[in-house]
Amino acid sequence: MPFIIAIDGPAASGKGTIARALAERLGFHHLDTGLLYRATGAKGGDPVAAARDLGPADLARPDLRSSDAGQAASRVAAIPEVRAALVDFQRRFARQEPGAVLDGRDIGTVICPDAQVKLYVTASDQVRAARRAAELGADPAEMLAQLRDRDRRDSERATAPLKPADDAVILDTTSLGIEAAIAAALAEVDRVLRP
Ligand SMILES: Nc1ncnc2c1ncn2[C@@H]1O[C@H](COP(=O)(O)OP(=O)(O)O)[C@@H](O)[C@H]1O
Ligand SMILES: Nc1ccn([C@@H]2O[C@H](COP(=O)(O)OP(=O)(O)O)[C@@H](O)[C@H]2O)c(=O)n1
Repeated sequence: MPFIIAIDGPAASGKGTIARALAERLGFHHLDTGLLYRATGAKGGDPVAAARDLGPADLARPDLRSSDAGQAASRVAAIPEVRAALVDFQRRFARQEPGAVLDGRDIGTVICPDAQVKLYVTASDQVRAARRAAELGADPAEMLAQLRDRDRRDSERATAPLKPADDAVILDTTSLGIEAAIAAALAEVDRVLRP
């Protein structure tokens, strides 16, 4: 049976950084599920049709990491039919041997509730905004407002809201550097693999 690592958490908490590192070190496949919602929002037109028709070219767009793409993603992500259109792809991806790491908002709660490892990665609002502002060359105060807006929309939506799974391990990276955060995540994987 493939090994599944589910990583969820609010915007810019370090999910992707940890997910990529775990996948690389364990030889697992990695899916940044936020990209599916970003590509759906960026495609324009009817969001449900956009989600159903997503192809490799949509996911390779160079503008998907922008703040605007993030805001558009969180709007289309609140539409239940959009989420439903993306479920099968994510679950198929998760079942690949020898294992997969998926990061997003609802991986441990909805997409892969049976994942062997569930991490909920978080950090203070200010630290997350500062990191994302540095990454995008944006103003930290504006970024803080945008992230809060998006986290609120993601947490308050009726379908698959952002929240830790009951059995998730909370990993707060507010005062952890990248290597320390990766080490903490690897320690949790080890704990499960070698009890
Ligand atoms: N523990 C950390 N300490 C400092 N910077 C970090 C840490 N984790 C991630 N970052 C940086 O913060 C930004 C957001 O991280 P990312 O992994 O993209 O978050 P997410 O996938 O949750 O949106 C990136 O620029 C990344 O390099
Ligand atoms: N599994 C997921 C992943 C992302 N999303 C949505 O997609 C948006 C962008 O996700 P992302 O993971 O790329 O965002 P960041 O945390 O990288 O800023 C989020 O704000 C959510 O609205 C979701 O609803 N479910």
